Amino acid sequence: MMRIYNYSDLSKSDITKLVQRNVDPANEIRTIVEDVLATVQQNGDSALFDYAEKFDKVTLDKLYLDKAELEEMASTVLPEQKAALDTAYNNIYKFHQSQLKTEDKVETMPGVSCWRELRPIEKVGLYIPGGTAVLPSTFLMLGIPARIAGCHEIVVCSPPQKNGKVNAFIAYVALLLGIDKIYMAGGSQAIAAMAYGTETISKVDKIFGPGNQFVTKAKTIVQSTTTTAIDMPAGPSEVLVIADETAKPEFIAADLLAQAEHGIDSQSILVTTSAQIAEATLAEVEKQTAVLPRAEIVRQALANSYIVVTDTLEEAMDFSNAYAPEHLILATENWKLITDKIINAGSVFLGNLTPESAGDYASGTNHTLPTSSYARAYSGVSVDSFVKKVTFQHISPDGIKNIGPSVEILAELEGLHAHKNAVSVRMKETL
Ligand SMILES: NC(=O)c1ccc[n+]([C@@H]2O[C@H](COP(=O)([O-])OP(=O)(O)OC[C@H]3O[C@@H](n4cnc5c(N)ncnc54)[C@H](O)[C@@H]3O)[C@@H](O)[C@H]2O)c1
Ligand SMILES: N[C@H](CO)Cc1c[nH]c[nH+]1
Ligand SMILES: [Zn+2]
Repeated sequence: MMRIYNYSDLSKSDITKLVQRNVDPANEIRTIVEDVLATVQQNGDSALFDYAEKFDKVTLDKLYLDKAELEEMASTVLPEQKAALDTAYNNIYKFHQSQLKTEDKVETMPGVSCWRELRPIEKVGLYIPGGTAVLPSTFLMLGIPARIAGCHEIVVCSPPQKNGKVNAFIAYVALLLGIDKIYMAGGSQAIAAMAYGTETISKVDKIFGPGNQFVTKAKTIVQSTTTTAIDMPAGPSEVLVIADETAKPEFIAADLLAQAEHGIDSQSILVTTSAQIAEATLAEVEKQTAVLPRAEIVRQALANSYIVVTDTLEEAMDFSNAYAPEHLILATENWKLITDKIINAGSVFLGNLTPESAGDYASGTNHTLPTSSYARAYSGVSVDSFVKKVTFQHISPDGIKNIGPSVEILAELEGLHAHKNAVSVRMKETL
């Protein structure tokens, strides 16, 4: 069960330890993942068949599902399930579409113009988790911005399920997105396939998507050892709830449990200014856990989770900024007083009626977010993640006269005479 700490009793080093996530200290995950990466690089498709057998306990006769198979599977999705997926699709599409903006040209000096234009990343790989739970919502979160950005090739991998296929909801989302092939590969072997390429799976320019520690470790390794980039480390889910006496323990407990049910390595943190809210939330957590189908997973995740009691909301925010949560919920009617103090967070949920589950599924924001304190430096997935912003410049005859002398002097002070000459020859031409 969750332990309670008093903020005023914690030293700086206690806080440093508390906010640290599981970082694979003995390199156990790294060792397994490095072996998988090397084997896929060497043996290609045949390694993917072997790992499906070993890790997913399924014998595949082929590695992908084609359009006809996806259509047949999607036809089993019930009308109300289709309608809910359509609602999520529409809201996510609307929010992400608004991120596509043309930037202005800037004249930095008369005759010197600079601007940026978007170009889609050509080949992208989407990883859709499917271990402890299959996440068609993640397919929407990755596929929609990829489509809006205009990526030319979209490779999709998801772990095979026991029937040797993916689930019908993944198939339905594929049709919504106009994607007509899904590769049945999971874990670090899927990341290897998209980073190195195999006989059937193309090497991509950038890999996107969340996953467990194997997936996340594989992404960080291929990012530094191949020419394939990644979106960010988006590992086991986490939530930090800041609550004062205006919060409702029943709602807080529900939000803590929602992230705990993702997996045994999820983490749910409550930081509250009220000892009474802390105690009442603990009781609610017990009560609600007892009736959850995934109670065993939840209990293990809660064993890594804790509550911190602070004197003020400002202290609570200081702790949250040190933790840098993937999701931050401000469970207080006073949320407007503290939003400007948020420095590190992946996605923020304001007030008592805004459950994180809304953002997980359907409000419109992206749920693929940095974990393990990477919210200090990374943003969640957006259309920006799927494009490059290429800079352009144009210099007119007046422009070269205006900027030329400064560039000549700067080149000279760096001792780079060929650089200086590239300007000088043009200035002579325009005399
Ligand atoms: N940060 C985010 O944005 C975000 C979003 C959604 C989900 N998540 C997280 O994604 C994760 C999904 O994890 P999951 O496990 O359900 O699915 P997953 O698809 O990430 O991983 C399943 C795969 O892991 C591999 N695997 C399992 N055990 C292994 C072992 N012992 N050795 C090597 N490989 C092994 C298997 O190949 C399996 O196919 C959860 O932790 C969830 O919290 C994060
Ligand atoms: N909470 C997850 C991100 O950490 C996203 C998700 C998908 N389905 C349910 N939740
Ligand atoms: Zn979730």
